[in-house]
Amino acid sequence: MGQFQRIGRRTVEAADMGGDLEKILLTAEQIDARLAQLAAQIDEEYRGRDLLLVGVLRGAVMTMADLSRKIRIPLEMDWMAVSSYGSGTKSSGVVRILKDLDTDIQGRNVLIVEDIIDSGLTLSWLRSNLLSRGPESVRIATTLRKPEAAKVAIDVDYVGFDIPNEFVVGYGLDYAERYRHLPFVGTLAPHVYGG
Ligand SMILES: O=P(O)(O)OC[C@H]1O[C@H](OP(=O)(O)OP(=O)(O)O)[C@H](O)[C@@H]1O
Ligand SMILES: Nc1nc2[nH]cnc2c(=O)[nH]1
Ligand SMILES: [Mg+2]
Repeated sequence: MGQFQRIGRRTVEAADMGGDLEKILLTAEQIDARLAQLAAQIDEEYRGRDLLLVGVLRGAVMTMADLSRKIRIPLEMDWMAVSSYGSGTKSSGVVRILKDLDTDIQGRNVLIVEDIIDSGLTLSWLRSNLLSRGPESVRIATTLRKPEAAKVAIDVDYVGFDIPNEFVVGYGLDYAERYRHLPFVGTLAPHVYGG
């Protein structure tokens, strides 16, 4: 059983990671409630149409699992793995496909599912890559969006939360592959990254 721990003004069940965190930006309950709203919107807007969710490994695993379980209309799922961050906290700017889709998306309504849009590099690259395959439509759903993303001209149709320009972990997001399993989103204490 995790311990309850006070971080900033919030009390969370922080398991053993509590000491690594500086503050909690979003609790599991806040994320859950917001994803339910997005799912209802997706139900409404895709009703009667084909829907293929494309999760972007590995960060989007939590968002995909939680968002998809709240969507009531029929859907299919596929996954792509791309990486632009390596083990650091800055985008390298180079997007690599580590795993491609198994599905032919020609004529399909694709909804890309992401955990975060930060510089927007990953998604602007991915969106044009998928558009070149002849889908009926490509839209984007993300749990988090940072202010930098506004500089890249990509329309994001479903946004959970606009968050400040800080490096966050949890809910799928890692620092050197750790913290992805935290059910909430928080920032790291300086001692963790040597700050
Ligand atoms: O908007 P951007 O600045 O491009 O950043 C967003 C992307 O960065 C992270 O993935 P990452 O490449 O670190 O791989 P991961 O999903 O496996 O953690 C995150 O999951 C997004 O996919
Ligand atoms: N963990 C993590 N990965 C990211 N990838 C792009 N932005 C972020 C961020 O703030 N945190
Ligand atoms: Mg990712």
